[in-house]
Amino acid sequence: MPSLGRLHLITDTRPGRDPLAVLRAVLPVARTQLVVQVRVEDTATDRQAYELAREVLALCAPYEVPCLVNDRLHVALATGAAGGHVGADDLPVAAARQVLGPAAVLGATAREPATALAAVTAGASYLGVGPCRATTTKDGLPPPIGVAGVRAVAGAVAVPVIAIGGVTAADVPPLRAAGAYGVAVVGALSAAADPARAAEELLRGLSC
Ligand SMILES: Cc1ncc(COP(=O)(O)OP(=O)(O)O)c(N)n1
Ligand SMILES: Cc1nc(C(=O)O)sc1CCOP(=O)(O)O
Ligand SMILES: [Mg+2]
Repeated sequence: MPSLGRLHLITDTRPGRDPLAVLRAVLPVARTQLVVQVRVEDTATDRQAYELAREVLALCAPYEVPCLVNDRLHVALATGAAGGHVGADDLPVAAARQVLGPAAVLGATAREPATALAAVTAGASYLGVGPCRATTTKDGLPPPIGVAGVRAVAGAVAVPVIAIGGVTAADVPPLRAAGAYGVAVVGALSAAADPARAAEELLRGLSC
């Protein structure tokens, strides 16, 4: 697997958000440090997910930025995305690996060391670990695990740990010090007045 970018931009498809405008602003700034995860609301149709993924892939291609698809691995395959991301309510990691094949990037959500180790054994190539902080972006999450929770997982596995959940630029240095390889964000970029500048601030902490 080629080296993974440290800044994961997750698309924000909530009403009033413009994921493609945010992506257009961030791509020239983050370039090879970026990974884009296409994540749509559960109520979105497969056709909507497919069309968004195609648009994201077209924007990412000139920058050679990989695009992953959350949950819907058939959309990842159909669009030629680099891989996917699964969590506890999605296909099991081993089944996801079978679907995507050995070369794909496969992320798995893990909130503590035991599930992290199981996900890696089952074929995950990176882990999304959180929630670091409280976030309004996703409902139904468990309480935040904080920097200490990220440290516990990062100490248990050899694959990249991508910290997620309420992450801001100020959180990046302590998360990196705790062993996180990178961060995944929705709001820190999507809700920013200037997403390019917000990306620069996140990247500053990630490059240390
Ligand atoms: C990088 C990253 N980490 C965690 C998640 C969450 O995945 P999941 O638990 O399956 O929840 P949904 O995103 O599907 O609502 C993620 N998407 N990306
Ligand atoms: C989609 C998602 N999964 C999480 C988890 O902890 O599994 S937190 C999260 C939302 C991340 O958005 P924001 O950066 O706006 O907090
Ligand atoms: Mg999921």
